[in-house]
Amino acid sequence: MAFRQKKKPVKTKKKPTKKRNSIFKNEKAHFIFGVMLLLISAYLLISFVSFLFYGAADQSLMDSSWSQFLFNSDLNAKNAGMKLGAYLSEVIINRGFGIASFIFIYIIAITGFKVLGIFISSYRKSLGYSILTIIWVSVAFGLFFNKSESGSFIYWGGHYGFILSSWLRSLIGIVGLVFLLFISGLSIVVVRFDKVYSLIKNSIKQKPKTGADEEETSEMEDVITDSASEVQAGDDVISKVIDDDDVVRAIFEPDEDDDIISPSASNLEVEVSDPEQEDAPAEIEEEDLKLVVEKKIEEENADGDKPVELEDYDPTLDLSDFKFPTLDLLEDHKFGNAEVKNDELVANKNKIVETLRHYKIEITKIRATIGPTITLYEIVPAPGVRISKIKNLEDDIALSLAALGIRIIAPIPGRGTIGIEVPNQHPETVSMHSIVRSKKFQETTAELPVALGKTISNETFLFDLAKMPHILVAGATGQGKSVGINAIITSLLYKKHPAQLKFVFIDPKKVELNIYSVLEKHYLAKLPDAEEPVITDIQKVKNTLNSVNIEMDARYDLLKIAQARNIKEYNKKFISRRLNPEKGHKYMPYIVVIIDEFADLIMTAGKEIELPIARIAQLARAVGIHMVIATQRPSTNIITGVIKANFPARIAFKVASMIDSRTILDTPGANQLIGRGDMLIASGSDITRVQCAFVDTPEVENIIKYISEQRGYPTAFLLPEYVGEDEIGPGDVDLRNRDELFDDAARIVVLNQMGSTSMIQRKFSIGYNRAGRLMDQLEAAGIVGPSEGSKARQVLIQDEYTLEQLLNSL
Ligand SMILES: Nc1ncnc2c1ncn2[C@@H]1O[C@H](COP(=O)(O)OP(=O)(O)OP(=O)(O)O)[C@@H](O)[C@H]1O
Repeated sequence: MAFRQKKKPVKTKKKPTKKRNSIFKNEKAHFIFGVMLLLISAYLLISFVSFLFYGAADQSLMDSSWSQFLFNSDLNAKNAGMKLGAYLSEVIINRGFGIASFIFIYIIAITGFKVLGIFISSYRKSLGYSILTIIWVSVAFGLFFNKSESGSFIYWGGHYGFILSSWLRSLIGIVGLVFLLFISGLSIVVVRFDKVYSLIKNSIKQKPKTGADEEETSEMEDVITDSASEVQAGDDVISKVIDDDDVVRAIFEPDEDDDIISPSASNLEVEVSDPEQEDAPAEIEEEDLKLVVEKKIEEENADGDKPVELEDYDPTLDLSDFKFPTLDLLEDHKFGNAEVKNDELVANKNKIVETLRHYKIEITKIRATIGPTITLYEIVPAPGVRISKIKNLEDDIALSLAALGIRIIAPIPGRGTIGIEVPNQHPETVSMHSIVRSKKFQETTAELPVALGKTISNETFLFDLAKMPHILVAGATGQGKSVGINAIITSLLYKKHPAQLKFVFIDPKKVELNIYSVLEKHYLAKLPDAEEPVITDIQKVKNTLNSVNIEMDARYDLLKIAQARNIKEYNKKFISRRLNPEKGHKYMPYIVVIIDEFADLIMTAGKEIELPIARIAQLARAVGIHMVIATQRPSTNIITGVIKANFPARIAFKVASMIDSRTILDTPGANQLIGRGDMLIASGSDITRVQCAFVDTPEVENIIKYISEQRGYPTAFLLPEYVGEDEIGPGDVDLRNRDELFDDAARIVVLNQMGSTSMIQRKFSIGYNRAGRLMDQLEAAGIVGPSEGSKARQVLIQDEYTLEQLLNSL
C-alpha cells in the first residue's frame, strides 16, 4: 500500500504540464486560431480602406464617448466594418501610427499563415522589418503631413508618428531628421532586399565607364576590395587585373594557388578579346591598357556578382519530386501490448523488499518506472547499507522474483539510487510506426537521425549517427539484431533525401540486406564495375572498403582546399556557391557503410578487412562516412582491440555469456537481457537499456517499394575505382605504348619527390586503374621504385634535368 501512495503524487504533478502542452500543440486549436487571425486581418483591411472614404463622417459620431458610440444602437457608422471597424480604424490609424497601420494587417495575416503552417519564409525577419517600417513611415508622414495644416481628417503619420517626429525635430532639427530618415530608410531597404543592394552596388561600379582617368580606376579598386578582402592593390594596372581575377577565384576556392594563372600580357589579351562588343581602339598602348582594365573589371563585376545573385544550390533538385516514405507504410503493432498490472508491481516490490530484508538490508524508499519490456524499481537503501552488498544479491533477487533478465544497476549514475530492472510479464512491442511518428523524431535536427526504440521511461531513443560516429552491433542469433539494423536504415530513409545519403551494403550472408538492392538508383553506392549493388563477394568487399578509403582521402583533399573542417561546413559552402564545381568541388552525400555479418569477413579475410575498416573508423567521421557493423559472434578474435578502439558506440542484444557481454560493452549486462529487441546501448561510459523498435520485413518491403517506384538517378552513386594490388597485372609494361599523361605524371612525381598513385589520380582527375597503369610505366622507365604496399614509392630521379634527358631518350 505504501508503494501505491508514493506513486500518486508523481502522477498529479505531471498532469497540468501535459494539459498545457496539449492545448498549445493541438492542431485543431492552431487551425482555428490561424483562420481567426486571417479573418481579423481581412476585416481590418476592409475597415481601414473604408475609413479612407468615410472616416470623416464617422469621426463626427465618435465625438461622444467611445462606449456611447459603440453601444448606442441609434448611431450608425458608414464604415464597411460598421461601428467597430470605424472605431478601430480611428484608434489604430489616427490615434496610432497613421497610414503605416496598414502594415499591422500584414503582420496579423502572416501570423495567421504561420499558425496554419502555410507561411514558410522567415517569419521573425518579416515581423522585425514590418515593425521598423511602421515606425519609419509614421515618423516620415508625421513630419511631412501635418493634419492641422492639410485640413484632412486623417493623421497620415498618426498620433505617435507626429509626437515622435516633433520630438526628433526638436532634438536634431529638420535637416538632421531628414538625414536620419534617409539613412534609416536606406538601411531598411538595403538590408531587406538583396537585389536593391546589388543594383545600387552595380550602378556605383558602372560609373567609371564614363571616364578613364586614374582616379576612377582607384575607385573601382575600392569597390572590389570591399567585395573581397583578399584583393591586394597592385603596383600597376596589369597587376590589378590579375588581382581581380583572384577575387573571382577566391569566391569559389579560397585555397587557390596563384601560379596557375600567370600574370602575362598574353593573358590580358585573351581576356580583352572575350567581351562581345570589343570596340576599344588599339592605338596608344598606354590608353589601351587603361581600357583593358575597364573591360576586365566590368566583366569581373558581372562574374563576381554571380554567386550573390544566384540562388543557393539545391542538392535535391535532380530528384525534386522525391517523396519521403509515408507513415502508413509502417504498421502500428498493437498486438500483445499489455499494460503492467498493479498486482504485478506490488508483488515484485514485496518480493524485492522481502529478499533484501532477508539479508538484513533495509530500504527507505522504492519507486517503479514502467518501461515497454522491463520495469525499473529504484530503491534508496537505509543509511549505512553497502551498495556492493546489494549488487552481490543479484542472483538471489532474480531467484525470489522467479524471473530471468534481472539487472541491478548500483548505483544509477546521477540519481543516488539503486536500480533493479525486472522484466514485465507481458512485454510491449514498440512499433517503428510509433517511433517515426514521435515528435522527437519528426522534429529532430540531427544530421543522420536514428531512432532505435524506447527507453525505460518510454521516451523515444534517438541519436545522431553523424556524432556517434560508428556503431558496432552484436548479439546472439535470433535476439533482434537484424530488426535493429532495419530500424537504423528505416530511420534514415524517413529523414534523408537520396541526394544527401548513400548506403554501402555489405552482406556476406547474402540474405539480410539483399532486400535493399532495389534502392540502387536512389540510395546505394557501389564500385563502378560492381554488378550487384549489395556486396556479398569477399574480394569485392575488400575492393569496396578500399574504395571507400580512397573516397575518404579525396573528400579530405576537397575539405582542405575549401578550408572546411567537416562535411557540414563543406556542404554549407557548396550550397551557398562558394566552391566552384569546375575545380572538382561537389556536394557530398553522407555515406553509411552497413556490414551485416562482420565475423564472416574477419574469418575469411582477416587483416585485409580489418585494416580498411579501422582506417575508416578512425578518420572518416569528419568527411561524413559512417559505419554500422554487426556480428552474432561477439568473441575477441572478431571484435578485436583495433575494432573496439575505433567503435566507441556499441549496441548489445542478448548474448549467451557474461564474457561475450564484456567483449562488446566492457561490462556484464548483455547476458541478462531478455531478447526480442531488448538491448543495451553504450556510448562512451553511458549505458542505456532500450527496447528496439520492431519493423517487420513486409514493412521494410513497403518502404523500399514506395521509394523504388519513384524516379531515381541514372546509376548508383559511384565510388572511386579500386583494383587490389594482386589484381593489377604486373605483366611486362610496354613503354612504346605509354599513356599520354606519362610525361606530365613523371614531372609531377619528380617535382614532388613522391611516387603516389592517389596523387596522380588526384592531379589528373583520373581513375585508379589508369593511375595504377601510369605508375607501372613510371616504374618500368626507372622513374619510381617498386610498390611498397600502402607507402608511396621511392622516386629514383632526383631532378628535372635528369628527368627531361630520360624522357627524351624514351
Ligand atoms: N524489437 C523487437 N520487438 C519484438 N520482437 C522482436 C524484436 N526484434 C526481434 N524480434 C523477434 O525476434 C525475431 C528474431 O529477430 P532477428 O531476425 O532480428 O534476429 P537476429 O538477431 O538478426 O537473428 P540472426 O542473427 O539469426 O539473423 C524476430 O523475428 C521477432 O519475432
